Amino acid sequence: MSTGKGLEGIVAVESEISSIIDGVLTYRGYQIDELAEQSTFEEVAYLLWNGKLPNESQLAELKELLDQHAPITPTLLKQLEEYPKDAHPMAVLRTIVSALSMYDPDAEQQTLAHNRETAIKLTAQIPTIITALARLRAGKEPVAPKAGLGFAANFLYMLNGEEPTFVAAHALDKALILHADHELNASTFAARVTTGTLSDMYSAITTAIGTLKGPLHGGANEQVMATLREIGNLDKIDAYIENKLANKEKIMGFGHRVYKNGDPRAKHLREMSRQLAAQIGDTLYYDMSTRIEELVTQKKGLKPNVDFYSASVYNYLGISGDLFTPIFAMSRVVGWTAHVLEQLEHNRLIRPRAEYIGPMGRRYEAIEHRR
Ligand SMILES: CC(=O)SCCNC(=O)CCNC(=O)[C@H](O)C(C)(C)COP(=O)(O)OP(=O)(O)OC[C@H]1O[C@@H](n2cnc3c(N)ncnc32)[C@H](O)[C@@H]1OP(=O)(O)O
Ligand SMILES: O=C([O-])CC(=O)C(=O)O
Repeated sequence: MSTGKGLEGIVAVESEISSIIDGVLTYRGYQIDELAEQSTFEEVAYLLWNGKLPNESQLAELKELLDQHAPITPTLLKQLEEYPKDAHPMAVLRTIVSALSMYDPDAEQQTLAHNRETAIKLTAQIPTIITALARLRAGKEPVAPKAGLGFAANFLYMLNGEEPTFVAAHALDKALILHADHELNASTFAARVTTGTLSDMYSAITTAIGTLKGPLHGGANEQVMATLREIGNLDKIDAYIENKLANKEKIMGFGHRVYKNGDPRAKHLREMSRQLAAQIGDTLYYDMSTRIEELVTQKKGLKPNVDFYSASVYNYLGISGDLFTPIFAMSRVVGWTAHVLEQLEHNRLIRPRAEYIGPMGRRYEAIEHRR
């Protein structure tokens, strides 16, 4: 039996959703660069779910559905109020998404129509959940979603209680496009494994959220911000990075299992970070990030991944560090649900083998003879 450690290089599913070929990322055949520059998150969601870009009426219909499903029930709000205020937002999100299934009388239905509706519902409600929990723990009242604002602007509106500037909403929208799907990353694979047992969509997305949370995956963006804060200023960067590398510690936001010559999403986030820093007139975290990139690339040959510059981008948007990974989930739910739908279309249980390397031939010993 062959064991690709961490399943490196192993092709586990066939997919028509996104591809990484020779370092180029596409969603349904469209290059990420073009989508990031020209599209919107809602268009990308439609594309990932349906395989084609929407026309005007299809887009209008999707936006209306997202608006319709965005409010969360008083029961869920009450649950959010009762969770410990210092719980990690990813733990809260994982728990609430799991709870949502119990309030959906059709949760156990595996029809395509119901699963498609659930995909839209989850996508619509996750921003409302994240912003409600952020406000509640700050002792503020949650702000209800406002129809017609658009997905990214509505998130910032619910978070801050005031409508965002065009620049802020546009920056977040672009970041959401860049995070929406990524071939067979760990959380998507986890969602597909859950779906492969014919479990329901809520279970698959709960699995995915738990998987995204880890610092080797989506949780890295929060850790990047923690690193920037820990270093604190430009003068301390070189010593900090050299020390980490000498101790064989990982620098968060660098490296990738698939991209060895750089993540094509990082350049968009770097530029967004540069622009936001200049507009706000506080370039510290952008300047620190570029110096860290320079050093890590020079000393270790590693390039920034999608999580590295997204940290300073979200920070410039006034978002607190522990909401960065939930924001990743708020975008990636579109990719996860597209993969759940695709898995169900050609489902076969996902069940690889393990090569047993433990002891053999042991005999049972009575408890009084054990040491
Ligand atoms: C959205 C996303 O999930 S993007 C990834 C987000 N995660 C991070 O940014 C966390 C930091 N990065 C990492 O831990 C890794 O690069 C991963 C998890 C992304 C990829 O891991 P793998 O493909 O398993 O690579 P692996 O960990 O084997 O690294 C290969 C070598 O590069 C080193 N390396 C990889 N990433 C880093 C890093 N960020 N900092 C320092 N060294 C690193 C490893 O220590 C290893 O070195 P060695 O050969 O001397 O032992
Ligand atoms: O593909 C991966 O392994 C991780 C990643 O970049 C993502 O999920 O966006």
